[in-house]
Formats: sequence, C-alpha cells, structure tokens
Amino acid sequence: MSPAAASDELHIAMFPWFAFGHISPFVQLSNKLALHGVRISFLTAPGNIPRIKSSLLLTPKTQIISLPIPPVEGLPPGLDSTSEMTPAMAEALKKALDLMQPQVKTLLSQLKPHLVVFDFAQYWVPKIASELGVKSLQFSVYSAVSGGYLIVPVRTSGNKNPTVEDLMKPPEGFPSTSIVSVERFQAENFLYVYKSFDGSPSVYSRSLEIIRDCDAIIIKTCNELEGPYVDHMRTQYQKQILLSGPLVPEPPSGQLEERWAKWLDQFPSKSVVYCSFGSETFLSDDQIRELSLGLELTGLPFFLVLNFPPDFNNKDAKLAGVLPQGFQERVKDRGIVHTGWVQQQLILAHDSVGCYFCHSGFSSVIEAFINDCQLVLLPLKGDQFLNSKLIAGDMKAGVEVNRRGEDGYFGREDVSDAVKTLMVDIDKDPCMSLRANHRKWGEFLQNGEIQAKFIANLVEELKAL
Ligand SMILES: O=c1ccn([C@@H]2O[C@H](COP(=O)(O)OP(=O)(O)O[C@H]3O[C@H](CO)[C@@H](O)[C@H](O)[C@H]3O)[C@@H](O)[C@H]2O)c(=O)[nH]1
Repeated sequence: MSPAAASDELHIAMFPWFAFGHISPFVQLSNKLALHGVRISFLTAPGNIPRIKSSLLLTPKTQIISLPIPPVEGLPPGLDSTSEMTPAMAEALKKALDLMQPQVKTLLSQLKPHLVVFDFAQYWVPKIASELGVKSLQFSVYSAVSGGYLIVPVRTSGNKNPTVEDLMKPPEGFPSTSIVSVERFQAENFLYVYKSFDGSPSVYSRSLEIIRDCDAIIIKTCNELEGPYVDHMRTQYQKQILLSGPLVPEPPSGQLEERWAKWLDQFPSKSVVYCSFGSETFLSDDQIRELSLGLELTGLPFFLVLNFPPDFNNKDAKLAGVLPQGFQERVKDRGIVHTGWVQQQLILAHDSVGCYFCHSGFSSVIEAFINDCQLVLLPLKGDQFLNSKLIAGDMKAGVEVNRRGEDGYFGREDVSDAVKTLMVDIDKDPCMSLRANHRKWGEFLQNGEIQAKFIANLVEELKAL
C-alpha cells in the first residue's frame, strides 16, 4: 500500500512555474483539493506570495513555502514571476530553476509529501522525488488539444526538430476533428517549443523527460471538452493521465472597482465588449491600431485592456503613443482603454458585458463561458491557436478573427466582422447556433455536481497512486 493510501490525509506539494498563468490554475487545483481535506504545501518564489495569499484557500492544512531564486546571469535579482521579465529573462529563469534542485530536494525530504505536483519546466523533479519515495505528477495547465498537437514524441522522430511545414500539419495519430492544419504564421510561432536557449533544454525536451519519468500527468480538462485529444495523449504518452476537469473558478469575492462598475452600469445588459489578452500576451503596435479601429467600427461599447512587455517603463505614455490619432476622443462616450491588471472575473460577471474578445488563454475562455460572454478569439501564440480551434472549430461556440495565413495580418474589418457576427446579427445564423452552443457549454461548466465529481474522482485516483 502506498503511503498516500495508508493514511486518509493526502499531502501534496504544489510547484508551479513562476508565472501567474500557471500559478493561478495550481491555486485553483489546490483550493478544490483542500476542500477534500488534502494538505497542501505550495512552493513559490517569495515575491509571488502576497498575490497567492489573496487567492489560495488558507486552511490549517495549507502552507506557502518560499523558494528564493538563485542568481544567474541575465536575471536581475528580485524578479520572481515572468510578468516582471522580458522573454530573455524568462529563459534565464528556467536556468535558475534548474539550479534549485538541491534546495527542492532538501525541502521535499523535510516536508515528506505523498505527491509532488509540478510544472512543465521542472523536468528533474521526478528523479529527485523518486529518490525520496515521493510520487511525482506533472500538472498541465494547457489544453489536451495543444499538448497532443505539439508535445508528442513523433514530432521529433529521426531526432530532427520539426520544420514549419511539419508543424502546419497535426502529428501522426492525431484524432480526426476539425483541426486538419494550422496557418504558416502559427506553425512559425510553434518553433519556440522546440528551441533550446543557450544550452537550456527546450520546452519540448523538458516535457519528453517528464513524460518518461513522472508517475502520472494531470491535465486541466475533461472528456466532455476534449475526449478525442485526451485519448490521443494517452496513446502517445503511454502514461497514466488523470483529468482535473476545467477547474471552474468559484464566484470571485470582492467588488468591482467603483470607476469600472459605474462606467459599465450605463450600458444595456450584455452590450459591452470586454477585450483583453491575459497576463502575458502582448500585441504589436500595428495590431493595436487595427484592433482599436475595429472595435470603433463595431459601434458597440467596449472596455479594452492593453498591456506591454515589462521592459516598457511608462506604460500609460506607451499606450497614448500607440493608439490611432483622435481615437480616444472619438470613442470617449463608449470606450475605455486601460493598461494594467483588472478584476477580469468581476468584469465578465457584470451584467452589461456580453462579449469577451480575447487571446484564448485556457482559463480566460472558461471564465467567458460561465459568465455568458460570447467569445471572439484572437489567439497570438502557442497553445492559444489550438484552444481557439477547439472552441471555434470543434465546439462551434465562438468566432475566431480572420487573418492572413502567411503572416497573421488582420485588419480593422476582420475585427469588426468577428464581433458583429456574435453581437449584432443575433437573429440569424451562424450567430443563433453559436450562441446556442455557447449556452450549452456554459450550462455544463456551471453544473456544480458535474464539476465537483471531477475533483472527487481525481482525489480517489491520487489516493490510489
Ligand atoms: O488583468 C487581468 C489579466 C488576467 N486576469 C486573470 O488571469 C487569468 C489568465 O488566465 P489565462 O488566460 O488562461 O492565462 P494567461 O496567463 O493569459 O495565459 C498563459 O497561460 C494559459 C494557460 O493557463 C495559456 O493558455 C496561455 O497561452 C498563456 O499565455 C484569468 O484567470 C484572468 O481572470 C485578471 O484577473 N486580470
């Protein structure tokens, strides 16, 4: 009998990549497990602790453990999450993380958890954990469709990295769904997954080592959403794959900032387009111009959030400089443009907001479904392209902005057409059927009994490991 099965109380060490797009789903998973009496030790760099404290369910059985990042070249001290880092610094962070093996081993030997649940970057965790008799599980915060498209051993058969042409097509064995190919600009973006930086292993190499060495993989999805893709991963990985379900967030606590609540209150129910691109996705100046002019063309009220990579010091000045001339004056009665963090879940839950124009981040799209906000998708990198195909293609529950295949260019009309399909032409198809499908998925995700069952099953499976 494994130690976990021997005692009723499961103890899990959670160890996400130091990025909030990863930390948040780890927090959500921890919270749902904690409600089943699971003891949680949450490992992170010190600077992330205050924000984690605001969302992690703090019970007597939950603790947050500080893991200082060792100094490495290219990563200024004091930066603890990728939201503060340039892409080059985030690569240096992977190197720093790799240097943390002794520290993590000592910590695990003191904590003595039954399981350690870790992220894509820490490929060395399974080895350390098995030396200590601790089971290790990767938690993938990405969809199964993206994992199965990009991270399967056949992508490098013959030991060669895939080319753009290879990546335009699904890998061998990929299920027959609406995804038969991707555009060239998307495949070019996928090359990142296979690229090693300055001797540091690529995301793909790290992932393959994890698939080989860990005890099981948990994916943040369910069969209802991604059944064929989950089956495909099981066949390709030859590893136990557990599903956490989509981890639908609890209704957010707190109140929407008064200035935003007041502004939104003046518009009719479900009329406002909320447009934002998550925590680490940025648009180029040209894309911002076409997006903003496209929103203007729709004639609808909108709340646009635009962020910039961390190396921009004065973000408000950058924003003012990048918006088209006269734009803010022209739209002042019906448009807000903001840079910085917003209370996304509270905005989506506001009665006036009827549409979420977004990057297809896997948590963001779930938040749109449960808040009855129509989805207009402008995926900009990696898994987002595949999430968007899942929603707009397989599920037919949203619309993707039309783009030029070669370079991904989109114009203002493409933006406006996509929004109007869902927000203006509502008595015609395809809008009627898209909205019906969206509603169906929203109901599924809001069904508390179904969602609770995902976690109850997971807890049983974890105890049985
Ligand atoms: O101003 C903001 C921005 C984001 N959020 C929240 O942050 C989360 C963002 O989630 P998601 O869109 O899934 O993640 P990102 O961090 O934007 O995206 C990264 O992580 C995702 C996996 O979770 C991937 O799908 C994306 O490609 C990757 O860029 C959501 O809960 C949002 O509500 C806010 O509350 N306020």
